[in-house]
Amino acid sequence: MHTLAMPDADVVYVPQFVKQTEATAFFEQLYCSLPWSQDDIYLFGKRTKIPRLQVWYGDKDARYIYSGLLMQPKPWTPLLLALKARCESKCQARFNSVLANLYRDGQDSMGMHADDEIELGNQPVIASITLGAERQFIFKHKNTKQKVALLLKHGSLLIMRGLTQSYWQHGMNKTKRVHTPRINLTFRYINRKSVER
Ligand SMILES: O=C(O)CCC(=O)C(=O)O
Ligand SMILES: [Fe+2]
Repeated sequence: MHTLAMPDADVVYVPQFVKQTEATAFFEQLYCSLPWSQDDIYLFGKRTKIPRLQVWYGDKDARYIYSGLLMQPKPWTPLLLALKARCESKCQARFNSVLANLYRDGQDSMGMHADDEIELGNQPVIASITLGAERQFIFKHKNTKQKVALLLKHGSLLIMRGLTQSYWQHGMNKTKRVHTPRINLTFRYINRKSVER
């Protein structure tokens, strides 16, 4: 477990959060059984498909607006609940939802963004598990434009907290080198009060 040397941030990387054999079993279960869908997103007033598949799980009241999409959480599965509990104990924080992302291959990606929506509150703790293909994760400082790259391994956990979302964006570029799928589970805590404004 190590803390990344990034100013204005608190980012911790745990390479072996889930044992490899277990991680492979989890990958297969989630890949086969989650109802993955390629949602639409509104970008500059234009409707396009997101470049990956997603599905959103959580407590009933953990509704969430994501890039103009109202995300209605599906009820927890036993595996996602178990992984949530592990993340909660590692982070000493509570989560009430998880965004599952499926990058089918290197052509799927995630644009640079910060998870700084109001409903995530101030200084959110975000716990992000990687299963499957290794992909390069990029951080970019909003002011200095400093870049930090990190290879996210099968079974790893990335924790972003403190000021990270205020000062840094993160994302994942396309790559010609990856031909196998990666699943990412991003556990968050949605504040219901702020959603019901
Ligand atoms: O796939 C990842 O590792 C990052 C996902 C992410 O940043 C998000 O869902 O907000
Ligand atoms: Fe994110």
